[in-house]
Amino acid sequence: MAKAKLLNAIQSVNAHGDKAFVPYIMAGDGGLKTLKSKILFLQAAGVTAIEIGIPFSDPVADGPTIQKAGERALANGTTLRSILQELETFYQEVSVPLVLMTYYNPLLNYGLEQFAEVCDKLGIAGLIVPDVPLEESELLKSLLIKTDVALVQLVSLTSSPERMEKIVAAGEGFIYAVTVNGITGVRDRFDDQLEKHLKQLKDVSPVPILAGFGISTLEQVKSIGSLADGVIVGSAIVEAFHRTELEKIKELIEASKKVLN
Ligand SMILES: O=P(O)(O)OC[C@@H](O)[C@@H](O)c1c[nH]c2ccccc12
Repeated sequence: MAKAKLLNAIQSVNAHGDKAFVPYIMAGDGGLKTLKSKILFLQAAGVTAIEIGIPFSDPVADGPTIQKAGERALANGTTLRSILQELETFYQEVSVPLVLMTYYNPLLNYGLEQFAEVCDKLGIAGLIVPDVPLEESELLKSLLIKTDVALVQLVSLTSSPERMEKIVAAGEGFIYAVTVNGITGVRDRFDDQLEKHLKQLKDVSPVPILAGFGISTLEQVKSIGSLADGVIVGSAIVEAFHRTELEKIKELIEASKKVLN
């Protein structure tokens, strides 16, 4: 079945009573040559899928940590084209589903049609484009329709119940439940409404709900993970890779897998 790669990976983790753990990395941070080693490292650590950020000069949803990582990646010349070329050299060694996260502009520059083709060829499992709202996603969707690339939709804390239902009905792979109002980055507290919000989402969504934004500690992985089908951790992972704290990443993933089952 088309669009099943990402969904199956998450559902099979959930079927074992576990939750999905999806790290985010910024492609090109530390040099594009590190992309392969980071992906294989995370794959070996047992993550469910990997979200790969494409650096962009105007990243409206990115907090300071991800922004800086994007600036470092752009400074060493990383482009969507060079990332896809790099992925082409090793994608056959990757078994964990890869999800590309990019703003719309780099896609337009690259060419939407060609992008969809290349993603399909490289076995990309999903695509997140945070500045393309549901209403604008038809074109992308139509280009991805014959591929196994799922177009992941985001739901915000402020989405009305009606909007939530519309978004989940269009959801492919998983629903990205944004857990805070604002930008990415480590937080020490979450909205009191989050629990109710995630419950509502889970009730109406035919695909799994992964919660992301602000999650960095094991306690947060545990508490928010228990309310969703899995978590996405960005800034904490990006920062640890930047500092080459690989043990720390491995420990967080291993400990997360334990607390999430
Ligand atoms: O960094 P955090 O707070 O852990 O959040 C994940 C996030 O970084 C990653 O999923 C992401 C980075 N940039 C985005 C833009 C939109 C949606 C999601 C993202």
